[in-house]
Amino acid sequence: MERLSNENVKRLPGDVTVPGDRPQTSGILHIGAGAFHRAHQAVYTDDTDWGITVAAPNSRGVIDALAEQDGLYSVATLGPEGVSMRVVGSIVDTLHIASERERALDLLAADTTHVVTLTVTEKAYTDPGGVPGLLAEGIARRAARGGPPLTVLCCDNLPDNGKTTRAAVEPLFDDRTRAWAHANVAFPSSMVDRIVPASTPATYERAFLELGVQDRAAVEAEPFSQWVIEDDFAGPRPDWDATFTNDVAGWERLKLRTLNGVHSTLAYLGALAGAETIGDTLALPGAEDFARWLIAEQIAPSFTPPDGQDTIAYGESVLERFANPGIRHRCIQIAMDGSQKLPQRLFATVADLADAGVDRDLIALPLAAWTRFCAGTADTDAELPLDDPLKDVLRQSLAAAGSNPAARIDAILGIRQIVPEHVADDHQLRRAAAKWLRELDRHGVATTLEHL
Ligand SMILES: NC(=O)c1ccc[n+]([C@@H]2O[C@H](COP(=O)([O-])OP(=O)(O)OC[C@H]3O[C@@H](n4cnc5c(N)ncnc54)[C@H](O)[C@@H]3O)[C@@H](O)[C@H]2O)c1
Ligand SMILES: O=P(O)(O)OC[C@@H](O)[C@@H](O)[C@H](O)[C@H](O)CO
Repeated sequence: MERLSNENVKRLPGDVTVPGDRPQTSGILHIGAGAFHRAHQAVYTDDTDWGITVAAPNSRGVIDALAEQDGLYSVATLGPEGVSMRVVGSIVDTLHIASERERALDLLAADTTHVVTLTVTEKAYTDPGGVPGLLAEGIARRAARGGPPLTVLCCDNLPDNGKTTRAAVEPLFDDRTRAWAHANVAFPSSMVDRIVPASTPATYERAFLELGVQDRAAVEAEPFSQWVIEDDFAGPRPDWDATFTNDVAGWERLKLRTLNGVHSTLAYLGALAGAETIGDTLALPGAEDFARWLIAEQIAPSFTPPDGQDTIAYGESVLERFANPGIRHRCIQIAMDGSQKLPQRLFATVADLADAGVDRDLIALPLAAWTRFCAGTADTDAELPLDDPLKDVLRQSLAAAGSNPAARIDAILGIRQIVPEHVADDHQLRRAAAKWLRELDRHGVATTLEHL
């Protein structure tokens, strides 16, 4: 079957948006060839004259598909009014880090590379032997050559993600590189937002129907897209149609606590209840009211939003986006790596509520749901996968706690790699979470939500 290519892109159906003149070189090296990059940063870059080399740390699937399609792929935007298709042309080269490490290091050191963007998931920043080690070695090579300044831009869902990236990389520098990097490498923070579910066979089938040729790197996404970037670039800055600001932290907090906090909450509740997607979970009786209540009573009072933003109104728009029938974002996908996500999505909110003297009863429900999820059995008795770098610690802690709800909550709160001490010592949270866990054990998620 014919594949999307430079040769056939100009012959696609007239309602498909196609790239104009494509860049010849890449000033951007992107690490993490996942779905999100293709539907977010690569789309913003497609509207500029910059090009991207996209690097896959391990799995070759996406970059091989891109290479076979001259770097071209499609984004299906799925809105309430239907589908619109765009072919993106900003990816001009691909790289497989596991088998081409020298090339990756040379690119990090190259005069032509000005910006490195990252979407490697939250856990990647805790592994010095992985992406942080690669960045440190590449920057050392750049420093030794006396190369031009470099900007490393994290696009993962982490708080202070620029500082987090710097903190993962800097300790790996030798003294000479550290001094050079201090003057020549910037790590701006950014808040990234667009719901991009993992591609499925239906994604590729839709791409074929809409394009008339096969696209094995197709992605699908919601219409909404946002990118707020700290305006701290060491060298040239692509003219992305993003918001450049000096204060990203407020935007990150608003998004991580509201959108991502409610996303994770619905993912654990939905997975336990046997709902496949976030949309299906929201449709459970009582679920949308609970989400709205959580935003108003717990998330909004935990922080001050950026100027001009209202957390409750923002939360309403998030719930509308979650209900988009075109987007089938699976609970199990969002539920993965909870140990890496809940500190910024849930525990930071809990800590600020306690400091402000606000009751933590409602926010204890997602903690109870995660605790029950980690044990691996849904309300229907179906097995639930626990895909988490701390899976063994979570499972062993729960097994040692036995069946008592209070002991299980204490076991989870006692894992210091995940839960900060002051949250673990929050007796009101512990009592409320144990009460919710008892409810979930006895009645399941559906009944618990219905009778809130
Ligand atoms: N999908 C979304 O809706 C969305 C929205 C905003 C932000 N994000 C951010 O983007 C990240 C990736 O999302 P995605 O949808 O592209 O996921 P994905 O599963 O399609 O891709 C994940 C990417 O991360 C890489 N990766 C995974 N573990 C790694 C590790 N330990 N070291 C190095 N690389 C690793 C994989 O190689 C892959 O390229 C998320 O974790 C999140 O931080 C995603
Ligand atoms: O991508 P993750 O795994 O960090 O989190 C799952 C979702 O909460 C997330 O991808 C949202 O869809 C996204 O943050 C919306 O911008």
